Amino acid sequence: MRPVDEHLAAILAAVRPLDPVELDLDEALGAVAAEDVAAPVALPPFDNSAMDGYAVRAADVAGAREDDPVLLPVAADVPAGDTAPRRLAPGQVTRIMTGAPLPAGADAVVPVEWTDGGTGTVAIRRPAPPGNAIRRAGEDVRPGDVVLPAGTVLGPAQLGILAGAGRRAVLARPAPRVVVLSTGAELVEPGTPLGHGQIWESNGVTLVAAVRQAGGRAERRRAVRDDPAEFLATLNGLLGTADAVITSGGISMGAYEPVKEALASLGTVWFGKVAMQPGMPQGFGLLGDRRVPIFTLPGNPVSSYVSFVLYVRPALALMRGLPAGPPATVPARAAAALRSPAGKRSFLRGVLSGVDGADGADGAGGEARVTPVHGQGSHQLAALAAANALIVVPEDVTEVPAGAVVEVIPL
Ligand SMILES: Nc1nc2c(c(=O)[nH]1)N[C@H]1C(S)=C(S)[C@@H](COP(=O)(O)OP(=O)(O)OC[C@H]3O[C@@H](n4cnc5c(N)ncnc54)[C@H](O)[C@@H]3O)O[C@H]1N2
Ligand code: MOO
Repeated sequence: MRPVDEHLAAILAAVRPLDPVELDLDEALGAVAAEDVAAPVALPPFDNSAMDGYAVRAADVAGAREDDPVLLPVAADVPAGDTAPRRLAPGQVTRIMTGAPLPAGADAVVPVEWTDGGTGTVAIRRPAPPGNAIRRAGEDVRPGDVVLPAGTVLGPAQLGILAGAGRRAVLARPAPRVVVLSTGAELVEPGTPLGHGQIWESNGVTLVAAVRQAGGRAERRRAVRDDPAEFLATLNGLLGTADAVITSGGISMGAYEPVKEALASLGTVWFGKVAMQPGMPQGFGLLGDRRVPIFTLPGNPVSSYVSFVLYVRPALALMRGLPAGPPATVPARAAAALRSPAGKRSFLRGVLSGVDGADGADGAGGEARVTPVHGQGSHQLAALAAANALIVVPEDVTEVPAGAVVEVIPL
């Protein structure tokens, strides 16, 4: 049997980062920047007011008191967006709004709350020190500063700074387009009636959601029946556009294994057993001229999801141009004894608590604990849904006593 780490290494060695493309910011959420983006100008581009109030010369209002206000004429009104070049004469003020350019000669802003709000003449009741409520040009970014390095995932704030630095588009690796195919004559669409011997197709729904959570775009196809020719025809139709294909089912030792039957003859897809539980039967390879990666995951629902976490998620990270490796683990104390088959790495489903974010608690001060859920069968989807972590038991360990520290993959 192939070791878990060897299987992941083979996948990561075969998969390539997607080519960067110029993406409009409206389409770039979740993409990964493939260029260093520098600001063409300072940000803010000009000195401006941080408050609604009056631009003044600080010296003119130094003597202002609550009971003895300074009265000054209001020479002009400067709203945000004002483009006129302005200069403030000594002994005058201009009304100014937040974000409006500071007139030359002004060196402080008096908030409207410190005044009577006058429009012809204003009574100022408090002094403003030089620099008060002024946002200086370049305070956020200097011209030429890199505001976003290559390799950054584009979230809302990152798209915001690109727009704020004047960019309409960015060179980025797009979200991989992944098609999820399930096989099995027993599968019927959720929401339709169930006959004897049938089950509702669930792997496709899980895997599509998992792809999206991993930063990909995913499309679920209706399950194909156990016919290799039909499977191959469906697959061929995808190879021009998909960046990756995930299948579930049809790869084990049964009489009807359409995925394995269809792909084995191509010679570019490896099928075999990986030393893990669940998820022992696995397949991976590259298809067509575009060398599209295909992950043929086992059909049991828990097995396919665990396989996704271990192999597909790191591969998608690599395709996005992000660091890729085995899932991160955290140590936790096992709340109950654990069993694992000799020679296989087990990924038992558990509930992790006492870790930031794992259970909604802040975990401060507490020690992480993990409790295996009831129902460790690879068909027990409800037990998987009740878990928030995978407990890793190494290949050479068959029993873990309650209270021992184990490594855990938060889901
Ligand atoms: N003689 C052997 N039998 C099996 C072995 C073995 O080594 N020797 N391995 C077992 C293990 S471990 C697994 S895992 C499964 C993997 O089988 P396949 O990948 O071929 O999957 P199927 O047989 O098509 O389905 C397995 C199971 O999962 C259900 N399933 C499949 N697709 C879906 C779906 N989209 N949604 C929900 N449920 C799905 C399917 O109905 C079966 O119950 O093989 C073991 N057998
Ligand atoms: O690989 Mo299977 O997952 O043990 O049911």
